Amino acid sequence: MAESLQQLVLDLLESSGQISDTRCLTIPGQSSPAGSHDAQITILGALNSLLSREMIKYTTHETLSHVLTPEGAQCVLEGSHEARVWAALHTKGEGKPLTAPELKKVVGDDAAKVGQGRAFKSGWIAKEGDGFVKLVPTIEDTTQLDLREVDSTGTLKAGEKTLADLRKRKLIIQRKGQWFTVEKGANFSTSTAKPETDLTVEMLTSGAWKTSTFKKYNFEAEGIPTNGGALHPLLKVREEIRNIFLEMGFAEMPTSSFVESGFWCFDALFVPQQHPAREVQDTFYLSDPSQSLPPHAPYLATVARTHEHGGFGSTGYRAPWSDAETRKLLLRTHTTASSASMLYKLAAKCRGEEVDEEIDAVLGGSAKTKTAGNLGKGEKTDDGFRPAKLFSIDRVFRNETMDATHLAEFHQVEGVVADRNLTLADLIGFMRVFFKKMGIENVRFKPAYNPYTEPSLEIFAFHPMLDKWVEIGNSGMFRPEMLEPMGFPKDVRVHGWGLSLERPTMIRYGINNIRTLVGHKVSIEGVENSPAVIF
Ligand SMILES: N[C@@H](Cc1ccccc1)C(=O)O
Repeated sequence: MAESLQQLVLDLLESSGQISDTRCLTIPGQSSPAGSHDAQITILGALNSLLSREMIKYTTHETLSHVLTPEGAQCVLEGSHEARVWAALHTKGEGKPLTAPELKKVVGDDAAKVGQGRAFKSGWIAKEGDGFVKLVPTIEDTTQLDLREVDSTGTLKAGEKTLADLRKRKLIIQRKGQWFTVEKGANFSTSTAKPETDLTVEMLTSGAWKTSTFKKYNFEAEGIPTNGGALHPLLKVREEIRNIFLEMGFAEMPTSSFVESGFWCFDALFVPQQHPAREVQDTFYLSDPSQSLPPHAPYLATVARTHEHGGFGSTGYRAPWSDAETRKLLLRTHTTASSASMLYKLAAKCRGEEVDEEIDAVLGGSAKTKTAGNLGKGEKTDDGFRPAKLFSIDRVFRNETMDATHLAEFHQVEGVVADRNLTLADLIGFMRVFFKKMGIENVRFKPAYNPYTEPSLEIFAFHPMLDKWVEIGNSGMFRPEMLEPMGFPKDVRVHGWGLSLERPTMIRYGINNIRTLVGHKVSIEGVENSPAVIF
């Protein structure tokens, strides 16, 4: 019913442009007469609902109208008091006159009291003996007619005098009323279907968008208050780790270049050209451009010779060398590619060769840093070698199938320390200090294999929530086959390690699914609700 009234209002607006007086509206399916107080209340409900959708605008007009009292309503149903008195009597000469108490018994106290006088005045009845008789065969009950008119229209055509009389008789009372003029609103349409607020995928696929009405944008709306900007969890943990490195006297390596050559990512690290990690299933190669410029020729030649035939105490891989392989462009699979090129520049600088300004600042800065123990004291030795402690935290790319713990791109935290007299114990000791600063106290080391480090150690931490040892990093002492072709003196040792930035971040924030960190929250059965811990 409410809908059909709204529809009626919209249709009228569509055909006549406006509704000048809602008292003219007949409400479909409702018994209240048009123009009555009840009808206007019902109309107001419909108008407000259309107004909230800005489909219409309306103006309210105040009126004074009349409604029946219960007594007035009784008169409408049963006739006025005077009519009831007249009806109760016998016609003169046709029956026994009724005495006043008898009349009271038939029509009731009130009706008898009020009705008697009025019926007399109208000449409908007369006294006979000590009783009353009818004088006329028919009457017109004007009081009842007037009350009916008031009931349906709220007023009387007859005018104020009669209204005042009915008021005095307490058959009607005055009531404030309202009526409305209605115009089209900003979102006017003849459809009462609720306007859509969003265009959804479902609407696009089903074609429903063609017939839907859309809510207009309200550019004046204040909008939902936002929480303001916040740092991404990865950025926060990255900053924390960065500070650990800086307070331990490390300098940050520039690692902005995501694209590296096969040379720096693998060859310089003594990773054999036939190593499975270099295959397309694991590494993203570039197609355009696909080739890097050749690396520094004498260094390239030394690296190629070491791979093929050995040297520096090594037998080499005894496998054919391909220049094309070395020049392939790829997305770096580890930041150890950047470490290798920095170490090469460190060796070059130590030999007195020019290196570019930015690199020089990093290496110089690192050399001046004083730290505990025998790590990177920064003193330049006779052969020009300067110790260095370098770190980077940046993005790497691997051709991985994504799942709850793997992404095709993630961040690596990587550090290298170059100095004389470094031993495996220094590496282990350093790791303990480093991880302790990250809040991980219980660490263990397990022998492992990397083509570029010997010995190599995987780092494990005890995870109290999982109640087991989990791998948190990989490390080792870089091989002479990698360092000596760069030109480092024979007794210089470099150790390095790497871990992912995502793992400590997931632990810190109780995130089970790595994809939560980088995109839409993906819910995977059995993963979302598993314990919030994966190293
Ligand atoms: N590059 C290794 C980490 C590493 C860095 C330096 C030395 C040893 C290991 C990795 O990606 O896991």
